[in-house]
Amino acid sequence: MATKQLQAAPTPTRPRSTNGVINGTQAGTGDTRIVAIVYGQGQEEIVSVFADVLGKPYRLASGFLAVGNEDYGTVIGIAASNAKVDIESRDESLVVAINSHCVNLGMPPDVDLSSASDYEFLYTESPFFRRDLSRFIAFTLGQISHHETLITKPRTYFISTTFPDVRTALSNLDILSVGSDAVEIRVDLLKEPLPDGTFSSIPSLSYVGEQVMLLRQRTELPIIFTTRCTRENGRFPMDNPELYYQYLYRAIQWGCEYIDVEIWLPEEIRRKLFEKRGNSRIISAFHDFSGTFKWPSPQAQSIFEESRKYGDIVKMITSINSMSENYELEYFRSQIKLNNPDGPPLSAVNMGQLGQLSRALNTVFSPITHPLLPIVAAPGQMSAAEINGALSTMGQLPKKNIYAIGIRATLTRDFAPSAYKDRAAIILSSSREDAASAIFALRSLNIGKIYTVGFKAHGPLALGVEPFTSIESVQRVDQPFVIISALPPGKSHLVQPLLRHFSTVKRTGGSNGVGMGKIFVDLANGPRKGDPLAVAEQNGWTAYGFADTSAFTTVETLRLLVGQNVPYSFVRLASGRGLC
Ligand SMILES: O=C1C[C@@](O)(C(=O)O)C[C@@H](O)[C@@H]1O
Repeated sequence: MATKQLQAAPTPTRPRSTNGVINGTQAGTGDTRIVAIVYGQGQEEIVSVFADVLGKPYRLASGFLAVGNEDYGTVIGIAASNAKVDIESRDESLVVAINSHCVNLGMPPDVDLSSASDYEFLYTESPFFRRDLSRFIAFTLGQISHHETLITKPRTYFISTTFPDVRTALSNLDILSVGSDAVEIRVDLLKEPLPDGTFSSIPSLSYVGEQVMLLRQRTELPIIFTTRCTRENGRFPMDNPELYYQYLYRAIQWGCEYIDVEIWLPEEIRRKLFEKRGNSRIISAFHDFSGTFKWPSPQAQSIFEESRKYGDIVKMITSINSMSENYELEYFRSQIKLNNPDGPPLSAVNMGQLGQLSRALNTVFSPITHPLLPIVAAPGQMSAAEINGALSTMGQLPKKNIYAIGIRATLTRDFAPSAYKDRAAIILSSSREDAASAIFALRSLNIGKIYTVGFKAHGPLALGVEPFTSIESVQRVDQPFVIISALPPGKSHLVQPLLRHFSTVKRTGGSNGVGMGKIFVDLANGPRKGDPLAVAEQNGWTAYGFADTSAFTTVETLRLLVGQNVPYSFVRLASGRGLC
């Protein structure tokens, strides 16, 4: 079968896709050919579901030769028995052929139809079926694409699942994939049970197809399809490269978003996969376990050059013998970036414990593991939590900005952003660094003048920021709309005179009118002198404390870093604090 595909006539050029999602927001039109669904006996209903998902009418036709220009805009259903007769002679510039197959019926898909179709949709009549179908068709027709969005993210991770049967992973998949941008299925590690109680040496295509389907039904994340070879810490035999073509091409047909193609494979195979990848993206993979590979070498350079020929992402993974090789890799990475501004992104890490630093420093598709997985996919692999912990120790996580977003969320809890526009604010802090998040937050709300107590802003933070230098300068200021104290707990009482001075109760007799002080935020955490929050409230301020900003910061951290929405009220309760 593989040979047949390799010898097939020149690859038909697919109508150029406009590449799906642009910046994650705009859907493209994608492949505009007539969609023909091949359906199994008694399964014609699937055609109407495809049509419904695509928002088009449908009709059943007697074969591919009965499809013509007049069918543009209509989804065509063709029974598998008829499709077998003329699928090979279809006009590929007119029709995109999708072989649909219901795995519940206990039979594998027809091998000839699988091979001859452009794509293959495997399904079960489960509750997951429609969502899966819609993702499959939108992706394969190029109406959505994850890649454009993912390569612009500052950091991307994928979880390497190492289960012999993905069914064991399904119940934990959400937990396993927290923090991941993609899920890798290590096809070479799958173990297909045989009737005699043993396992097949490599899992059959129909078993693998079902496993991919099950995984896709349970995750929204793009799937990376990997057949790692025996020489590179995998189990896929290397004696027949065409077997790789057979599996990897089928993964494209199944709509896997990423296909891992090893660089040792013959160029002809890598080229064909690249040309026929449709909307899937190729990760060109190189692994070296010899321990002799060196980053500062012509070999490293030429591996990158060879990989980029047929790769949308270049992956280079090696074993090292000393810590300094991590620095050599960082230099290599920086040179590649510099010299290949339009080249494919490089994902490169060193294996083993010595290489863990490089796993934290790699920003493109970093492979991660999880404590719930049966084995790590490679020596030295770390979890997302471990990598984030290392990055945070090295000061590499955008803590300050996320904190600023937490402060901003606190400020806008009771007031819309427009309430802050052009109004005055006061920030108290012992240092510029501690005040930075508050300045960012206020700036993002278009605040007017910011007055500072206890520090002077410098550089980009200084614009529109003026220090209070004396009591007189305080008295010259109009009523500030917001006061933020970033003072440490031991000094947090120092804000109290200001809260009293600008008391809205005193001036208005209790009415908190427009133009009066509204919001006080105390960022101090820990035992302190005085009770600035109580003083603020007595003087007519709406007061927020550390519990509010930290709960909002947690909510925003989860949303930004991990992509999970957790309600603010839940975080407050979970941290043992009541709601207020
Ligand atoms: O290529 C890689 C990277 C990897 O080998 C690692 O070192 O983490 C793990 C593999 O599963 C994956 O396909």
